[in-house]
Parts: sequence; C-alpha cells; structure tokens
Amino acid sequence: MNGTPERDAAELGRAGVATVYEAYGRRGLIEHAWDAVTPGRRAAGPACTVLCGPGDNRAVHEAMDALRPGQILVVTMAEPRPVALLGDLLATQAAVRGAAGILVDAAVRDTAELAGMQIAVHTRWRSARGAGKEHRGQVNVPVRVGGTTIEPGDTVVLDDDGATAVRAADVPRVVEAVRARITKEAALRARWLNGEISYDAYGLRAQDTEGSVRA
Ligand SMILES: O=C([O-])CC(=O)C(=O)O
Ligand SMILES: [Mg+2]
Repeated sequence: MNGTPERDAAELGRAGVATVYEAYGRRGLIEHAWDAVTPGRRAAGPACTVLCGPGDNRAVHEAMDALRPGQILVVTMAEPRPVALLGDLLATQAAVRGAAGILVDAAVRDTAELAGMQIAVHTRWRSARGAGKEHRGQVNVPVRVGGTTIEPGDTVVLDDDGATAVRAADVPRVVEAVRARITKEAALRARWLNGEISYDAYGLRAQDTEGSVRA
C-alpha cells in the first residue's frame, strides 16, 4: 500500500536520487554537475516549475505566490548561464512557504546564508551576477532541465548525488520498486559484509574464466 502523495514523496526523499532513478528503470535523471549548496540534505516533493527570461528572475518572485508546502522549486531560464536567479531573500520566502528544496538551472548567490537554511538548495553555478526583472517568464509550465522534462507536480528528488524526477502518475509504482530495491540491496550488503564479493556472486568470474565476455 502506498501512502498519501506527501508520504510517497518523503519515502522517495529518504531513498535518495540513485535508488529512485534505478527503481524507475534509469529514467528521469536531471543530468548536470549539480553543486549542492546544502550538502548532506535530502529532499523530495512535487515540482513548482519556473521558466525565467534570459538573465531575469521576475518569474521567481511571481512563483513565491504559487509555491506550496513540501514542493521543490525548479528554476530554469532561456539559455541557462551563471546569473543569480535566487539568493537568500528569495530562498527565505520559499522556506517560509514550506518548500522542501530548490533546484536552480542557473546561478545562486548569498551561498553562505543559503547553507545555513533548512531548505535543500542545488545549483549549476554560484555567482554574484544579478538578474533583471524585465521579463514576465512562466510559472508552473513544463520545463526541460538536464535532459529531462519536468511537469508541474512531478516529484523531484535532490541529494548529494544530484537530482532526478518521477512523473506524478508513476510515483506509486516507483515507491513499490524503491521498496523492492532497498530490500534487495540490504540482502546484498549483508553478504558483502560477510566477506562474499560481487565478482563471484554475480557470476562475473565464471564468465571471464570461460572467456564468454570479450574486452
Ligand atoms: O534578489 C535577487 O535577485 C536574488 C538575491 O540576491 C536574493 O534573493 O537574495
Ligand atoms: Mg541577495
């Protein structure tokens, strides 16, 4: 049995990016060299998406009105580059609204202050370069980040490995697959702690000895 959307998101957050991505059949990876401004934090929740104009964060200000508790704020812009779309003042508003995390496909600034906040923050770049407020942008529209399309309400998971997304409709079955994977990995971990090695347990040594796998 799965729980509420909130409990499902919490479960995916505890499982972490690698487990969720694998359990989802290696789908949904939001693939950039993310910089975890808040290392060690894990977060997951439905996406509130923001598409900013070039070098502009007007839409991030607008998004604070749409943001709901438990959500992950996903911010991108036309042709992402190292312009700070968010700093501690915007992150403070997101935190007060109960957001679980922030993913910025551009730069953030005020990173010392961000690191001290309870909200998980991942960014592509850190830069003091300020954004404009001339372009309206769009809030809660599908966005494409790191090779993955994120629709508003899809679950986004953040941890020190990076970020991954699960389509809202797929969350219940991914929760089941995550549980199965955690059980399987626990059994394997117990064997490796007992001294077995995967090279033998997976039959890899036998294949190499037979020469059935070439270089
Ligand atoms: O105001 C901005 O454009 C970004 C910023 O530094 C903040 O949110 O603190
Ligand atoms: Mg600031």
